[in-house]
Amino acid sequence: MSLLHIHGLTVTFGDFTALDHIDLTLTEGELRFLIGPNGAGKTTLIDAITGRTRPTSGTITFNNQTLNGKAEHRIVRAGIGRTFQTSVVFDELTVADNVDLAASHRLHPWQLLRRRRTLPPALTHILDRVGLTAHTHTKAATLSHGQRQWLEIAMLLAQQPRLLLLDEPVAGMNTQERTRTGDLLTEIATDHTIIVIEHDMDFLRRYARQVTVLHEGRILTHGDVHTVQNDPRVQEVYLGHTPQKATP
Ligand SMILES: Nc1ncnc2c1ncn2[C@@H]1O[C@H](COP(=O)(O)OP(=O)(O)OP(=O)(O)O)[C@@H](O)[C@H]1O
Repeated sequence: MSLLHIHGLTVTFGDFTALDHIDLTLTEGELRFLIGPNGAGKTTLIDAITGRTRPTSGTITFNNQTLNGKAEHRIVRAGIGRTFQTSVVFDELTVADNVDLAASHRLHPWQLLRRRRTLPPALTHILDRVGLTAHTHTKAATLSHGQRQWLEIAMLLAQQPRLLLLDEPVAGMNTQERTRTGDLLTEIATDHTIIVIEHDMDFLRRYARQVTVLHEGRILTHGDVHTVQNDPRVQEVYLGHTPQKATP
């Protein structure tokens, strides 16, 4: 079943066309990687889906609702959550408080007034899922880079999204953290739909299933990792030339 359907999406900034008639359909449970060289339009696409940037034309439909013109917070409520390239974690709060705060937009005001002494089971489960249970009462400021990224994912999950949009989740991570993140995304995709923007090709080869390639605001190609990697147009966009076949 299609969860997200984008048709003819165009975004212009003045005379500049950042997205040019994008068509994209995502089915429930997909783990889709979105790649493309700098300036291809990846962030603009995520911004348009989440209501941060207004489309110039085209339609975005999520779970049979049209998102065009909806405010960002209403799109979050509709079930779409995103991470940003810059952190949204509150350093002075504990891991538990950050997750609790992220979940609070779904709470009734009287629930907020009665501040909770212990995390509700759903949030404890989320911390367990991202591997931060041992750090429940740790101040976010003291977390490692990887743990901080996982906290951001936990904060997203606390908002109960059906679709997660992750912007370069393994940027700056070491090998171990990348592996942990890849496994985590694979596990989260068992009951969520995910779009990941990622530049890291090793990570892509290991964890991507379907890949969409953007270039100069258009979809260059789409397919499984092997097909996309061997597409000469993709190699040209990334390398600036089509690699020559080795002579026998
Ligand atoms: N608010 C804006 N005003 C004018 N131009 C913009 C604006 N936002 C993005 N652009 C331009 O749109 C193009 C696409 O930008 P975008 O950030 O979506 O690319 P990207 O694929 O995410 O690149 P990167 O990998 O470098 O983050 C770029 O040329 C960028 O300069």
